[in-house]
Amino acid sequence: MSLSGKVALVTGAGQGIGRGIALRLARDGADIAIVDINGSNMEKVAGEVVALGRKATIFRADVGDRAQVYAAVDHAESALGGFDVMINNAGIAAIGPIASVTQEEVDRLVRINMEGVLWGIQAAAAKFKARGQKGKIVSASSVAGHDGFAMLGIYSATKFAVRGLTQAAAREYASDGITVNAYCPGIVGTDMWVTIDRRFSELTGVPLGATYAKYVEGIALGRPETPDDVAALVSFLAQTDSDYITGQSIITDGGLVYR
Ligand SMILES: NC(=O)C1=CN([C@@H]2O[C@H](COP(=O)(O)OP(=O)(O)OC[C@H]3O[C@@H](n4cnc5c(N)ncnc54)[C@H](O)[C@@H]3O)[C@@H](O)[C@H]2O)C=CC1
Ligand SMILES: CC(=O)C(C)=O
Repeated sequence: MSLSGKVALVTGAGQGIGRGIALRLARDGADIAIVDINGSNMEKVAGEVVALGRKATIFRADVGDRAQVYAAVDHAESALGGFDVMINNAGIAAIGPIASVTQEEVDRLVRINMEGVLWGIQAAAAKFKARGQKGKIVSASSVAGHDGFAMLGIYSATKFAVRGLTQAAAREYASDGITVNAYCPGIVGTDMWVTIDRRFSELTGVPLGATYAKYVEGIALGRPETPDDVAALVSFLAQTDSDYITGQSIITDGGLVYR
């Protein structure tokens, strides 16, 4: 329970990896602010956090909107009485060849995957400094942020950008006692992969399920990743055992990409 008495905010916490992180940090003792653009699942996740004996609050926000991210951080502090950990998890994918990428698609991906992390880092660090305390910031990159994936080119570029922001922010905030790191999952069986698999099938004609199966075959440990696998790394990066680690984007993928 080494997050006892801490407050953590998780973006994109209504489902998938974000939900897994919210529940893991609650099991580790933290009270949780659940933030998502989609209101439909947040109450359910809040109920799961409360069932684990922790406090929960929900806040609807678009991470691509700077003012909304600042408002989410303020809400977490006032509803839960503190602010210690920021998890910039929310993200979206777009699938297709570089040749047909549109301006609108690029703008949407950059706004959510890159700016969403930027505003999260900025708002959390400002809050830690205003409170005169240390803090932990952990953001979602991907193995596609270490290795450019075909048909996921712009998505990969935004995940490389998360690594760059993580390194720069780690250097800028180190003297404030704030660590900034990222987690890089591999092939996690969430709705994001249902969408990726379906779009590959539509674009290339391969049967539904074939793309997911092909990627899972490449995992040395022989199974797809779960949100709990990702949450175990995020929990470590949110706790004091990782105090001497900053600016890193750590791969957790069962042995798919080696860096
Ligand atoms: N599923 C996978 O295999 C991998 C996922 N990731 C990253 O992990 C993170 C979570 O992914 P999943 O849980 O798989 O995705 P998901 O699609 O299952 O869930 C994403 C959540 O983020 C929320 N969200 C989307 N746009 C938002 C916005 N503008 N503001 C606030 N919330 C927003 C959605 O409503 C949803 O609840 C993403 O950043 C993704 O890029 C990284 C590597 C692999
Ligand atoms: C969605 C994603 O980041 C990968 C690599 O599957």
